[in-house]
Amino acid sequence: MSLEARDVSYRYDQKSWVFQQMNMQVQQGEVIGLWGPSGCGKTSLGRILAGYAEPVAGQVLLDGKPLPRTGVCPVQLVFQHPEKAVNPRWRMRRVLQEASVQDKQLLEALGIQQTWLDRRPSELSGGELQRFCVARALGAATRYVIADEMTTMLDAITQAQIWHTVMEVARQRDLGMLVISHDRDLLDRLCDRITPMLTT
Ligand SMILES: Nc1ncnc2c1ncn2[C@@H]1O[C@H](COP(=O)(O)OP(=O)(O)OP(=O)(O)O)[C@@H](O)[C@H]1O
Repeated sequence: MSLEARDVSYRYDQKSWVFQQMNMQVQQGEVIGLWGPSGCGKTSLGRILAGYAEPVAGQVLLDGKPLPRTGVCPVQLVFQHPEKAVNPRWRMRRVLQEASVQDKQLLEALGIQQTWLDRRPSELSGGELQRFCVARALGAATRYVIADEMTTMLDAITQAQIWHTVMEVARQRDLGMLVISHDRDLLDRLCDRITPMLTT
């Protein structure tokens, strides 16, 4: 049971590769850190692993098969900018409904207030909105979560609250986690192992 990048290469234009023949694997129940200098391609790899972008060469395999092309993706990505991740016209209740997130305890543990459910994204702070993005990524079909600088814009207390909840859910549901961050201390605290990603 694993999520795997096998010999994955990626570039945005014909000139230069962001990375070539990258290999990495996250097993179910594992927390892996991805760490590397700015611009080395961490976000690009996260997007590829979650099916948001296609590798130029190589494969992404979920239990040995390509990612499913229909339905809710079992690999969920939470990235740094929640305002770009949600439909600005939808109220938050609908955002959660779309992802089949009904677990009131989860919402409470993430510090989501019931009154926020009737608001639109522009009526929430960045940190409040990010809590919804985290909740949405923890829908029933999720098996892997890719957290790309997920709490970078939050204060230390909120960061700790969100990570505590996410790690608890990951443990209970045997999720695989890929944590992408510049913050080596955070990775050291959370991860079973850390994969360095170097520029090509
Ligand atoms: N849409 C795009 N079009 C062209 N080049 C891009 C695009 N997005 C990213 N890049 C380039 O691809 C490279 C890898 O970017 P990426 O965001 O994956 O790196 P990163 O390791 O996540 O960086 P950071 O730690 O600064 O977030 C960078 O050189 C970046 O300039």
